[in-house]
Amino acid sequence: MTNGRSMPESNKPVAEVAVLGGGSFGTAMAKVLGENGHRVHFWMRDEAQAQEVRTTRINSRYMPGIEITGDILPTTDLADAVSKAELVFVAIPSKAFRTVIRENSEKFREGQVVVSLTKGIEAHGFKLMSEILQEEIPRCRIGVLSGPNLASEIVNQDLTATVIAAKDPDVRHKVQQLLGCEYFRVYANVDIYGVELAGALKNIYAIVAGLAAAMNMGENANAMLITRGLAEMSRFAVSLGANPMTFMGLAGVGDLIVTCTSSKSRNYRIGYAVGQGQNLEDAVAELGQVAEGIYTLELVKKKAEAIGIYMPLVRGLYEILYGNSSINAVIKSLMTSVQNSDVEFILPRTIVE
Ligand SMILES: NC(=O)c1ccc[n+]([C@@H]2O[C@H](COP(=O)([O-])OP(=O)(O)OC[C@H]3O[C@@H](n4cnc5c(N)ncnc54)[C@H](O)[C@@H]3O)[C@@H](O)[C@H]2O)c1
Ligand SMILES: O=P(O)(O)OC[C@H](O)CO
Repeated sequence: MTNGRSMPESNKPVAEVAVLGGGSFGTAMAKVLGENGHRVHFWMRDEAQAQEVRTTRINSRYMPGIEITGDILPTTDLADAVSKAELVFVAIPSKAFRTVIRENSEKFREGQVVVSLTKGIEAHGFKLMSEILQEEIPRCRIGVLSGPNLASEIVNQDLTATVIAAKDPDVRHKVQQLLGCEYFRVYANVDIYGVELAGALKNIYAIVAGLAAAMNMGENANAMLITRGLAEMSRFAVSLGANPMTFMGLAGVGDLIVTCTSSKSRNYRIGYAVGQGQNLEDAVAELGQVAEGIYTLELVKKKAEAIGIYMPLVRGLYEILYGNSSINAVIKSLMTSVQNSDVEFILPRTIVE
């Protein structure tokens, strides 16, 4: 069911696009593109699922009850989908991202636009998805889409904004044109690394926020966690070359707010389950969908230690999920640690000390 908002103007260019990945977000983006009048080659690995979408227009495993209208062509033939598409959107979890792209790398054309929708980090070498695309299909023009984009709201046509980050202005304009409609706005940024890193990092703080909610820590605590999460993730990203201002935008604070305040976020739900006493393994099994934050947490903790960046929330969550620390012991340690300066990731230390 949708809220009945009308389709966009009929004079929009109709393009052939591909969406790779038949999960929640692939389905949401395929739906937006289909409603915008584009032909969507919708690739998923499971033939039974493709057949279901073909015949019923519903992806019941990931988006039950949501009809995907328009010119949607579900397929399990990735080569065919990519060869027909002017632009390819990739919504495959980070753990499988490189394998799928590498196995099909020769199918992508010179100059073809490929946009990652994935919010994760590859374990080996701490690579972001745009870096994987750059390595595997360097002849393509690459972009990253990230922002406060809960798939379960987008499929209901709830008002949403996102960010397309790309160096090539033509890529940014194309994506804005293809996806933009009455309920979906696409803002542009050139800071690919910052936009992408923000999308991956916020998942960690969504787990923290879910945990805090389960423990009834209160609204002040929630605001503190979100704001200090923003400081921490910005400090880390800036040390790796991202623009701090990116974190003030939709892909930064925007996505952080939505995932840290909504039980529709899978990462938040994992934190909530752990906060209620469930063990991590059971919580993940029960979720049945990807929660990238649990993998990102391990990678970021290791990286932060290697480059000497202070990330107390990352360290505390890691100790809860993967160490033997109790939640209360970690909270006590965080609350009694050295009291720091605010917005230190933007203001030089000398101004605030
Ligand atoms: N769901 C959202 O609200 C949302 C919003 C923005 C970004 N994202 C990001 O999009 C990415 C995908 O998430 P999702 O929500 O669609 O996940 P999901 O758990 O809903 O679905 C994952 C999909 O990936 C497929 N998949 C898993 N391993 C695969 C493999 N080896 N080869 C091919 N396909 C494989 C699964 O079959 C499934 O279709 C994640 O990085 C997520 O952070 C999700
Ligand atoms: O459900 P989550 O926690 O993966 O979050 C989904 C999106 O990233 C929100 O922007």
